[in-house]
Formats: sequence, C-alpha cells, structure tokens
Amino acid sequence: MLHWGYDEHNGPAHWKEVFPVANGDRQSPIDIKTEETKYDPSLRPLNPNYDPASAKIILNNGHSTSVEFDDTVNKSVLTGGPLSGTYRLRQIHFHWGSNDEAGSEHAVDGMKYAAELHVVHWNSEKYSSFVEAARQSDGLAVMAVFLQIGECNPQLNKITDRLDTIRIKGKRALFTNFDPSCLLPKSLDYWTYFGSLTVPPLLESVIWIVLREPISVCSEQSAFVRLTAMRMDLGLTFWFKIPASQRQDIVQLAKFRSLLSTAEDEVACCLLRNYRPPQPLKGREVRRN
Ligand SMILES: NS(=O)(=O)c1c2ccccc2cc2ccccc12
Ligand SMILES: [Zn+2]
Repeated sequence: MLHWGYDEHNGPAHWKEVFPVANGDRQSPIDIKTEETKYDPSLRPLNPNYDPASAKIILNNGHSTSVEFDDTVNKSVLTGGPLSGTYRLRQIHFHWGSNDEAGSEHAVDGMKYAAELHVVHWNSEKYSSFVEAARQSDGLAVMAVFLQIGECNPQLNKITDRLDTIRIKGKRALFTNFDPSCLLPKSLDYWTYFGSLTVPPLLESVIWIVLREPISVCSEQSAFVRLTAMRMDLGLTFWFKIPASQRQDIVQLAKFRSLLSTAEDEVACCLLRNYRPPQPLKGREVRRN
C-alpha cells in the first residue's frame, strides 16, 4: 500500500497491512447498540471551556479538513464527563461520505449520519506533549458530534465558507476567533467508551465521548429536493432566480466533498469520503450519563 487513504487500493481494508493494530482490541469507530449501553451514575457533566483566540489555522491534510488550535498552554480545555484531569484542545476535523446516506464513523443501532465532527484533546495534566499523550491509553479524548441532514447550520458556515481557499492537500489559511462550542448541540448527554484513532496509526489511546444529540447540516441533495418541490409549487423555473449567496448556503456538505485529497502537482482527486467503518466491540462496555 503506497500511502493510506479511502480509495479501493489504500482504504480501511488495507490499513492492517501497514498498521497491524487495525485488528486490535480497542479500535474505533463502533456501532453503538443503545440497548446494551450501561448508565453510569459516576459520569459527570461535560465541561468544555474554549477560548476563541486559541484558533490558529484551517487546513486540508488530504484526509480531512481541520482547524488547529494553540495547545502550548491550557487556554482551551475539556474537563468533566468520564475524564479525570484536564484535556487540552488540539484540533477539530470532520468525516463525511459521497452521499447523505453515510458519512459518520460511529453508528447508532446500525444507523449512520451524513457526517461527524471530532473535537480532539490530549491529557496535558499527565503528559507533556500531544505526541507523548497519543501513545498512552488515557492520552487522548475525542468528542464526536453527529451531523444530520436538515436546515443549513449558520455556525458551520464559518468553516464551509473557507473551504474554497484550502481545496488542495497541504493548503492552510489563518483561522482565528473561533470557539468550537458553537458547533455543539443543546444537550451534552453522551456515550463513552475506550477506543482508538480512526485513522492510521490507529493508536489505542482515545477516550471517546459521543454526543447523543446531532447538529444539522444541509447538502445539495436535500436542498435540490426542497427546491424542486418549491419549483413544483411555484410552477416556475425558480432555481436561477436564487441569488448565488443563498445558493452557496444550501451546499454545505457538498463543499466538504469538493476538497481535494491530492496536492498541487498531482492529478486532482476529490476527497468524496473519509470515514472508517465500525469495528468489532470485542467485549468493551459503552457507558452513558
Ligand atoms: N478521527 S480521529 O479523531 O481518530 C483523528 C484524526 C482523523 C483525521 C485526521 C486527523 C486526525 C488526528 C487525530 C489526532 C488525535 C486523535 C484522533 C485524530
Ligand atoms: Zn476523526
């Protein structure tokens, strides 16, 4: 396998050839069977506390688009929930599919959402760097938020409106004054389990915190259906009368799909999907608050 990706020749089924831990005992993502989750009264409320000034850049690393934060000090942290100690915000990124029927990494009773946001933190109380923490069983904490097809999400526009400036792999742009809490749902109820990175090197060092309530995102498929219905009502070819700005808004998810997984000097290839399928639970418990 040349370099891992999500295509037929280098996708999740091949990753074990280079990263044997792909068949490990605490791999992610998983399909959360809600009937088998266990209520744990010792689980505390989640307490995200982010400073918008920590946001630094938005980038396309060829596998996803991420917003990177200044993690040299404890300015933006996550505490509470299943965590003991303080976990420092490192980056956020997204996973999506080539159509609205799949795209999330975790599933709930076999149901996949259209996309998934991951908010990545590392245990800055016990470890001195992200790289060191990524090698420890309690080193990382990732909060996952499901994106469900529906109304356009104005908060998400802060990200999707910038994607056309970082279409090519390796491109980055300044991105500050952004508090990722704006992308969290009203309820911070969650499921939690011990897992791994869902991308190579698939390190088994992540405490996963999956929020139960999704946030909304719109995509051209759902918008196209809505507009066609509207056009039917109006009996007019209404589409071309919509100002481009508004047309822009109705294709949030399409903008993720138009990112390139290739660099400047390569043949352009769209990053149409970047999710790993659910992995075996291997006896792990999924707790809920
Ligand atoms: N999906 S993931 O949260 O395991 C993940 C990444 C996924 C895509 C691109 C970069 C990622 C970096 C991560 C760093 C730490 C933990 C998870 C990470
Ligand atoms: Zn992720």
